[in-house]
Amino acid sequence: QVPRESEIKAAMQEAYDQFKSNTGGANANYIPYLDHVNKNLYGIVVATVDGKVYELGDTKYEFGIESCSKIFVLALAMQERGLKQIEDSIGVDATGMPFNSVIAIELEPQRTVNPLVNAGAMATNSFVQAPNKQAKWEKIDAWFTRFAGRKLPVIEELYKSESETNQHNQGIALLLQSYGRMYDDPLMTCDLYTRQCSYGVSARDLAIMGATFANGGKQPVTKDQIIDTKYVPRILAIMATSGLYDGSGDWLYRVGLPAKSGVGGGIVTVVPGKMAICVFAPPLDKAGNSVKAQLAIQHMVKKMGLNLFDSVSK
Ligand SMILES: NC(=O)CC[C@H](N)C(=O)O
Repeated sequence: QVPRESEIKAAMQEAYDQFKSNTGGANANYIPYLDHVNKNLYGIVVATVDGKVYELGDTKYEFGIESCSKIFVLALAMQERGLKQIEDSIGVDATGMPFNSVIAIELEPQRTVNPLVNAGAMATNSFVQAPNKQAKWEKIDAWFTRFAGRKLPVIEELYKSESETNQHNQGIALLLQSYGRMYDDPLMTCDLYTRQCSYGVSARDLAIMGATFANGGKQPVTKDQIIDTKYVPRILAIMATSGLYDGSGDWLYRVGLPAKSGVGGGIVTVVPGKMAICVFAPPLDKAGNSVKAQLAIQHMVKKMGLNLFDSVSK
């Protein structure tokens, strides 16, 4: 049962008020553009499987999607290639390490084990089939358009800022090539990955995109069946174990729901069969997860009784 409108709105308002003046965390500073985003921006959106969208605060501001893009590219690769190829060529286990870890690659005999950290996400991007760079970007772009229900802009200033400072990711892409875990040109892949991370999304967009996973792969507003329903639990499982990187275990312990964060300050949480909750607030904790978004979502989930591990259903 999707919670009642009054219940959703009350939970949103409470979470908004309670954490509005929280000053914890800091903007991502390794990408200059993100460092300069107004740190007081704060927006909460709930998108339900029946296509209703509730918004509070700065829900129209377009922020960098960053690592939240990884779940959608994973969905594309999974839809195209099937589970076995994703399992064998990328991997589905958690690294338990920071999102940009090189040590994780060195320690794992398989090199990539997870599509939601940078290494595995670039490998996943390289796994998308297309004859050339332009065609691959157009495919990714068309895919994101279906999830959002509108053509998403690339924030060119962010793309430029990140491209000028992404040498670490370029290094990871080349390292993966040396281990045979990169499935297209590594530097081209790193560039396309950087571009997918530079999409501008509002909290509203990201909530609706996430609600597609709550709704068996069917976009709840456009009613477009984007991915096969059978893939959804797999994607959500990977989100549950590694959507917040090395903060994932702690998150699952507190919230009990799959989610994905990005260093742009967004977190999208999926409540299967019910809704997605997206909160945007730029300051991040040490793992790279929005401080306010974590607090607000945790509060709302508790208030509405949405923890998946809760045996008393509401
Ligand atoms: N955690 C993130 O959001 C990281 C994404 C960012 N584009 C990076 O590669 O560093």
